Amino acid sequence: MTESPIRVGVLGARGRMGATVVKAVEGAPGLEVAAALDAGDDLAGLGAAQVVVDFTHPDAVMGNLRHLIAHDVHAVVGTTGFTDERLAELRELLAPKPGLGVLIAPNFALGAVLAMRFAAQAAKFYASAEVIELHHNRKADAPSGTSAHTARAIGEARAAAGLEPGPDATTSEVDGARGASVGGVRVHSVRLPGLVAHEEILFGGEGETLTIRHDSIDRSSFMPGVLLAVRTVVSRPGLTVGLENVLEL
Ligand SMILES: NC(=O)C1=CN([C@@H]2O[C@H](COP(=O)(O)OP(=O)(O)OC[C@H]3O[C@@H](n4cnc5c(N)ncnc54)[C@H](O)[C@@H]3O)[C@@H](O)[C@H]2O)C=CC1
Ligand SMILES: O=C(O)C1=N[C@H](C(=O)O)C[C@H](O)C1
Repeated sequence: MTESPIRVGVLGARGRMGATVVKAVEGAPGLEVAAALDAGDDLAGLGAAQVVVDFTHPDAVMGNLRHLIAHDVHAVVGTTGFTDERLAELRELLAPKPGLGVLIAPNFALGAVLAMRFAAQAAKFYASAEVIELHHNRKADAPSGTSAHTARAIGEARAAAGLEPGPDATTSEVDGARGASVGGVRVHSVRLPGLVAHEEILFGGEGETLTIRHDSIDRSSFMPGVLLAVRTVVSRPGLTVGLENVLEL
């Protein structure tokens, strides 16, 4: 007997990512588009969607997730802007829903996930680490979700290794020149038309540097990860943060 396709709803369907997701789901075996909604549409229009993919806006995503969890719909979330408080609220909402899954990934591109993993591995070996993220100029949030996730992982690895803050002789600074501190790691954000999504993780130590760089040059780079997440979330209850937890790395 053939299994029925997973019914997928897309929120943010007219956006850069949402529109790409709709096409990817349409072309994916075992999945079908159940609804494609954007700002202003009633969430009731999600109908019988079993999994909803959210690529909307940091200001909208929590409202969407509250609705989805209340209606027992699994969620795959690419939208950025997640804080510890937001994640704690989601864990609380999911606690009485043992069969329901929410999978949030700051980046669905395989290379970006690998770059984050390599950076976490390298972190304990270098005195200093900084992150540069480069994106198109229509991005709402800075720093990017990916760079924040990367910086936190580096910060945790440095703390576990007992590393002090990296040496830095700066005593005079124009506001922002040294970037934002995320998890104790400096993150620098560049916004330029022509870019898609890029990240450089730089390490410095005695007489050497190491640079790990990832480039998404097209939004198709995110689609294998999104489709994997959709197929996975239906049988992965609770909150998962990061595609690294799903990939066998
Ligand atoms: N996790 C990942 O791999 C990736 C994450 N992103 C993130 O995804 C989000 C969206 O990025 P883009 O597609 O570039 O933005 P976009 O601005 O092109 O698209 C967002 C869409 O969401 C719609 N929207 C806003 N509020 C809504 C609501 N309440 N309900 C339904 N739709 C709503 C907007 O009208 C717009 O069409 C951002 O947070 C971005 O950082 C982007 C690329 C990859
Ligand atoms: O807004 C984007 O474009 C992207 N957002 C995500 C982020 O903030 O990390 C993922 C990717 O970098 C593209």
